[in-house]
Amino acid sequence: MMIDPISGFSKLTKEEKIDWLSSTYLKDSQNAPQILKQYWNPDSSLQQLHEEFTENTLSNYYLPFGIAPNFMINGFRYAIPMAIEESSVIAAASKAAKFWGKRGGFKAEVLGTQKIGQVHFIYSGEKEKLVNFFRKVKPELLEAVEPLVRNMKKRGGGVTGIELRDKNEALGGYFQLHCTFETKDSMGANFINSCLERFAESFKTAAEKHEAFSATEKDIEIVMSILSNYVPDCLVRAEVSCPVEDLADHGLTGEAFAGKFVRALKIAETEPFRAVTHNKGIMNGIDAVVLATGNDFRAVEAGIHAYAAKDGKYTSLTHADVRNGQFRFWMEIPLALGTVGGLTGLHPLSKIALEILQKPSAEDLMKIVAVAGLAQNFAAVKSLITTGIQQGHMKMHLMNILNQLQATPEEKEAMVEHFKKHNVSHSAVEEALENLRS
Ligand SMILES: CC(C)(COP(=O)([O-])OP(=O)([O-])OC[C@H]1O[C@@H](n2cnc3c(N)ncnc32)[C@H](O)[C@@H]1OP(=O)([O-])[O-])[C@@H](O)C(=O)NCCC(=O)NCCSC(=O)C[C@@](C)(O)CC(=O)[O-]
Ligand SMILES: NC(=O)C1=CN([C@@H]2O[C@H](COP(=O)(O)OP(=O)(O)OC[C@H]3O[C@@H](n4cnc5c(N)ncnc54)[C@H](O)[C@@H]3O)[C@@H](O)[C@H]2O)C=CC1
Repeated sequence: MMIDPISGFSKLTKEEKIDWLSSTYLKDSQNAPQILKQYWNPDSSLQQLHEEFTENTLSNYYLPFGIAPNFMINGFRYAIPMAIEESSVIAAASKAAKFWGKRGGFKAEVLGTQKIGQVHFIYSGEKEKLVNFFRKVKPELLEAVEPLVRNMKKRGGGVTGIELRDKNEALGGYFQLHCTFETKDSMGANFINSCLERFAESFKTAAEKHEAFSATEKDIEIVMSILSNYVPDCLVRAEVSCPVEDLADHGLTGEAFAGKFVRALKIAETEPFRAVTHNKGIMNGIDAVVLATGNDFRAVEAGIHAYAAKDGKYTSLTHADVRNGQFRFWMEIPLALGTVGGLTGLHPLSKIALEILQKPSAEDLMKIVAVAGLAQNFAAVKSLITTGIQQGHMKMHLMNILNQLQATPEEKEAMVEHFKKHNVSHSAVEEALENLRS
């Protein structure tokens, strides 16, 4: 069947959009409109708030909002809110928090908070002249953004640098204004982009009037002005350490556990196939807190994975070693986060999440998020090198399988009891449920 394009879809009401969708794509799912509407919040102003976060909204998409308690970070005990759909992530974070809470807790430190944005432009002419022009125009650029940065300056932030960068080798005529920013408690994307567009406009206008330029040189072409989500100097470090003997577990001596753990990390450091999964486990913790606090997880994901490949090969974000009988496990990651701006103060659950975290500054949140990632990785690797991942993960996943198989509350109770003594797998649950039902 050929589907005709629709014009003016954005102008339809929510009900009209659902009707169009139902008659175009959901003809066979008669209860689809009702399912979409079932998720509308009965409080119409709250529903409207959610609809206005984005465009063409039809419904709300729930994710579980959970909590991982007992996180001792730099001497303060946090309960960390997490928004995530995957079973065993919150349990794993909680377990790691409990484990390290008894061994001195997590230490976290912000190593830098520099954000980056670039004006990408094409200049065809003598480089020397461009360099001289840039030197002359730089104070004018800073002057041009003054109204935009005034308040940020009062908070101790603003533009911290503008550099002219020659990228000719990569692309003929390509240069950049490489700009750095301090955005304090905001992630800063909108602030940075506004500043960059103002820089671009002033730069182009000034070039048109610059007498030393020829007609071609005056015609600078601004290609785009945009922040970078790669922020290698907006960096946070999280670490745990303890005497090796304190790691004894699952019948392993502390030394044997540490040896296996360090080796598993070395594999993730050298083998990209393993590193991607290893880092996915870290992102289980990071994304969950980033989402719960209303931050931009796409930005965080893009930046962290770029950092994992910064030396030309994708590698593990975490590292571990044993020195003088002391086990150390640590991670350094770039994180551009906000505790003001974006959705952070708009989504009622993000606001609660930030309250649970004691209204952190952006730097505090960087530390908390990094610790959540490190804890998650510890739990996953600990499982991998001892019981295997499936035992714990499938124990938590049991409810999902039972729900898929439409188990009744009584059947669920019986199955939970049964699987206390048996390993969970999809087929094992199917079989046990069939036996129970027959
Ligand atoms: C799953 C556990 C924690 C079970 O671990 P366990 O030892 O069976 O748990 P337990 O029942 O003995 O409880 C110990 C503690 O764990 C937590 N805990 C335990 N159960 C719950 C629960 N229902 N709800 C909330 N918290 C729970 C909780 O802190 C609890 O203490 P308590 O609250 O009793 O004082 C463990 O096996 C584990 O950490 N596994 C790792 C799971 C994991 O990493 N999941 C991520 C999904 S897999 C993946 O995507 C990534 C991966 C693995 O591929 C990455 C990689 O390869 O590196
Ligand atoms: N590539 C990317 O990552 C892009 C992301 N975005 C989106 O931009 C949003 C984040 O941009 P922001 O500029 O952070 O948010 P925002 O536009 O809501 O602005 C935050 C503003 O809060 C004010 N503020 C109040 N108190 C402050 C304090 N203590 N510290 C700092 N600022 C304070 C400042 O005026 C600041 O500019 C996110 O929603 C993100 O998804 C937008 C464009 C591109």
